[in-house]
Amino acid sequence: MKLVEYPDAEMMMMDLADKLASELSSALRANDTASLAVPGGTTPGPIFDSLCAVDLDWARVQVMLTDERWVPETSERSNTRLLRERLLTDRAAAATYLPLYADAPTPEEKLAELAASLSPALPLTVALLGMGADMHTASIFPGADQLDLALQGSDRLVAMRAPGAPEPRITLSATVLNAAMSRHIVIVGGEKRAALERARHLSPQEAPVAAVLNGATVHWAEA
Ligand SMILES: O=C(O)[C@H](O)[C@@H](O)[C@H](O)[C@H](O)COP(=O)(O)O
Repeated sequence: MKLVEYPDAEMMMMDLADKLASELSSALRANDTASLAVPGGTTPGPIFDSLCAVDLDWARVQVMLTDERWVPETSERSNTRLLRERLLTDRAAAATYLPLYADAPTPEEKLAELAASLSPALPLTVALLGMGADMHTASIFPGADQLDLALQGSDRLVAMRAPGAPEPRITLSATVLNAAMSRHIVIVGGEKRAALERARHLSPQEAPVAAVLNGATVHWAEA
């Protein structure tokens, strides 16, 4: 794992948007398409605000979430909603969005269909991940009901219920995340930095983020 420390979060978000854009752009020079998976939650909004305006052949880029909360787009908790408002706009509105949510009461009902729809985007070109203070990443939570499947299984997508998640989740598996050509983790603040340091010495069962650290670049700023 490589750790990059930034003087402040604003600078980090802008640098990271540049970095993601340049990785996508290099991939598009060599291939017809490129894919980008991004987290939801409260951290990545400013990255999306910069990235969406970048001059890139977005029509050849597939965008997806690393994980989604099983709620419709009308919900404040929908990560898709965040993406539509802040990433799939401006120049990036031309990208193809591959959703991880479909209208059904539970994720299990749509799991196979959603997993199949990801084929054109895999393996991922770039995966950006967040991390919670409980050391979860994507929706791979400590104590989740399908933790082993998400950490070690060969399935692309896993439906999850976890004590730390207020609604059912759907998440890319560690296998899919680790197959990405490039992997970045973005964290802000002292609490998450301390959690990251703890995770480096714990098993993925205790600290799921540990499953994706090898070969990743972690980007950190205090605030
Ligand atoms: O849907 C989600 O919640 C995310 O995809 C999740 O994995 C997120 O990255 C972490 O929970 C960190 O969340 P914050 O950035 O809000 O701290």
